[in-house]
Order: sequence, then structure tokens, then C-alpha cells
Amino acid sequence: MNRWLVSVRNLEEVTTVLAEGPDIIDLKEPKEGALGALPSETICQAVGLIGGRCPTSATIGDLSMKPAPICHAVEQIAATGVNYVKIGLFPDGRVPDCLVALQPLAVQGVSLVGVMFADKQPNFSWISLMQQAGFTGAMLDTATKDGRNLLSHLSLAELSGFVQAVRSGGLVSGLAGSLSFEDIPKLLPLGADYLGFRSALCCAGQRQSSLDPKAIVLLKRALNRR
Ligand SMILES: O=C[C@H](O)COP(=O)(O)O
Repeated sequence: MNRWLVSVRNLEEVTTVLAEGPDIIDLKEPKEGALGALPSETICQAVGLIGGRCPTSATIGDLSMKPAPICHAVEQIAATGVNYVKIGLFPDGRVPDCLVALQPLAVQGVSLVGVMFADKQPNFSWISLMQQAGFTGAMLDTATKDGRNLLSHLSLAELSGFVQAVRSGGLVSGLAGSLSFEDIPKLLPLGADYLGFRSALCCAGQRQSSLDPKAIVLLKRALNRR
């Protein structure tokens, strides 16, 4: 698979990436952490601007693993009309409780994507719990954006194990975490459904800077998606 997800923070960036045909536009505020949330109003406006031209996802923020606040945040983000709601699974004994608590929302039709962090002891046994809770997808990302990337923390064999486990569970898989264009040939053979990007697409590779249209063109070339 050579599908790509791009994280954007505002309507201007939505317009920039829409022209390039991304496979998912992911709405998040990079200044607020790995899965920083945008205001619901901004997400609503972005969903309206995108108008169904490509699938959308949005993050709920880097929340602690308390089931009630997480479910509340998921409901709020789902109400914006995004296709997928991304939930960070930070290492904590309460992750299984959160996954169980989210099941009713999955039953109601909210498409949930659990994000584990390569630099925060990801627990691959959570994949089967996500499956049981009716999640749609599972991603790996990095929580700390410090110059290291996904491959600094997990080997290709470990990433392959993740992709296989997610696929076996019938979920959609994604890999992200400060991925560079040089990582693409290493990761494509793993067969993840999506590769996710922001830093590599920003001016000077800084994820809090604005998107650089030239970098998006280079990404598409690296993915053979011209
Ligand atoms: O969901 C994907 C992430 O937003 C990727 O961002 P990053 O490349 O800055 O780690």
C-alpha cells in the first residue's frame, strides 16, 4: 500500500493538501502535542471545506487514560462529522478500561482509531482489545517529537509484527512518527494501509511550521503517487 495521511492544523493547510489528493486528511494541532486537538469548530469547518473529497480524521488531544473524559472527547470530535476519531493510548493500566468504555461508541457507528506510541512502550496486546471493542484501525506514532522517528524506536521486524497483528484483527493499520522520505522504501514492504506525515511536509521539517507544498509533491513522488 502507498496511501498517505497528512496532518493539518487549519483551513489554509486543508486547501494546500486537498489539491494533492491525500488519502486521509488528519486534523490536529501540533503545538498541543503528538495528538493535539483542534477546536471542534475548526474541525467542522475543515470537514465542510473538504466536502467528502477525501476521508478525514481528527484527534482528541493528549489525554490521560480516564475512560469518562476520553469517551466525552470522542463524542465531541465525532459530532464534527470526521470519518475517524484518533485516540492516543498512553501507557497506563487504565488503557483496557478505556477501550471497553469506548465500545458503545463504536457500536453507535463512530470509527475509532487507537494510536500507540513507539517511544512509550507500545503494548501490542492492546490490538486484540481494540478489535473486541469494535475499533476500525490502529496506528503507531511517536509521542515525543525530538528528532528521533518511528524507526529509532522499533525495528522493521517489530513494525512488521504490528502491521500483521492489526491486519489479522481485521483493522486498518497506519505507521507514523516523524517519517522521512528516506524511510518510505523501508516501510512500504511492510504493507501498512497508511503512512502518516507532518514533519517531513513542513517548512524546514519543523512540524509546527506551515506545510510546504513542494515537500508534498516530493512525498507523492517517493510514494509513486504522482
Ligand atoms: O498522524 C500522523 C502524524 O501527524 C505525523 O506527524 P509527524 O510526521 O510530525 O510525526
